[in-house]
Amino acid sequence: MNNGINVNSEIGKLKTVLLHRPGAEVENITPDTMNQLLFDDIPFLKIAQKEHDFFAQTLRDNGAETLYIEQLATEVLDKDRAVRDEFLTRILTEAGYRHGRTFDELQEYLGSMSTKDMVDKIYAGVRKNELDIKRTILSDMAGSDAENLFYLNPLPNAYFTRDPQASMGVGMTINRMTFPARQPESLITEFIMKHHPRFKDTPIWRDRNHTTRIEGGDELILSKNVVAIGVSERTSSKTIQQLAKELFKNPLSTFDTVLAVEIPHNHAMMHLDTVFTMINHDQFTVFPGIFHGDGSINTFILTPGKNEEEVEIEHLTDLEKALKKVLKLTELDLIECGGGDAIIAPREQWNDGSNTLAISPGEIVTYDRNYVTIGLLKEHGIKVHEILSSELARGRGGARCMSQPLWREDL
Ligand SMILES: NC(=O)NCCC[C@H](N)C(=O)O
Repeated sequence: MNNGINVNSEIGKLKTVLLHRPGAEVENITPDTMNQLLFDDIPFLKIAQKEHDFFAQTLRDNGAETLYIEQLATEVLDKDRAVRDEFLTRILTEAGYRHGRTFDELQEYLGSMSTKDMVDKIYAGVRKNELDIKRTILSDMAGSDAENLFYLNPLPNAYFTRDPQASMGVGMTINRMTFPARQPESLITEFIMKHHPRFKDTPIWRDRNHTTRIEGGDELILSKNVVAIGVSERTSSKTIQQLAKELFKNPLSTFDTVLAVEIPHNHAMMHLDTVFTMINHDQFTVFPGIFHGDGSINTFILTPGKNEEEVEIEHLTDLEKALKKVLKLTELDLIECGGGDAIIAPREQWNDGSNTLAISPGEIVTYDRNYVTIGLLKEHGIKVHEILSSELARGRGGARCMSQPLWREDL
């Protein structure tokens, strides 16, 4: 069996991880499009790449194989012309083009490139001034508004490889992303999972052909049988119920419990992993801003129902209690971002102080800038590898967001 996925926890030793090195797409963010592209500022690409290379090197130095999604995409598209043509058609169709002059010219433009250049260009976006398309029919154009400077919009969030898909046990979810700015990213995943020999036999728990949404930053693998999923700006409760049913009934899945955690719906906390990450068997980072004034938070424990179409749901309002229950723990160490300080905690959370990537139990990678949280983590016995963060952080994601584990050693 050729299954490149084995992720039965958030903390097992990281052996293989999927990354994307930020590229020309970052230089296609403008002040006018920043919001719609889900950025709060414009990163300096050269430095962002250096920081990203440092991150990748840190992972390799600690025993992880790093795979680049753009490389895997190039491999699958290069091998089979029909797959490459189908991919290009899907990209253009999903961007809103129907057959006609613009479609044909874009197909011709991208189709004439080497596969690597085509993949890079799809990430980078196609600027209108790159090719001279005479528009004879107005409806030929996607988003025919003259203000859009692109025929194909850039994908600057692609370096957050956590989100378009999520490894879960021996399988994966390929995600229907919330915002158009990120939707093509999971189409790339779909082609890799379908055509790369490395993933030939990987079960897909849920594909992207849905109207309800989910993103990988909300999907946390707490153990071989428990996943936590954020009910967030990006993941709906409906998706969580549907996915739980799939996981409970599929014989290849080992999951029998889903813990849904309702978090505030806003950009700074867009995913569960921006406010909560697992760093050891019984230790977690948490941003206190997710709790209501009385310390409560809505959590729901989903377990198999009487038949495949039903799930049992238990509502708890105490995160600690819910975690202890699903993980069968008696003690828990919830380490607050910024020590819970009213000024430091939101400052550090904004730059992903709660977003850590565990590379083995009690050993994490995280942005260097959140020094108050880092100090606390060390006091709690965590080994911390600090990575550079001036430019990468401008996209509002940290070490966990920038990595999709494909293989972790079992605990
Ligand atoms: N898992 C994560 O929290 N990823 C960060 C994604 C940031 C990106 N700018 C976004 O808004 O989707």
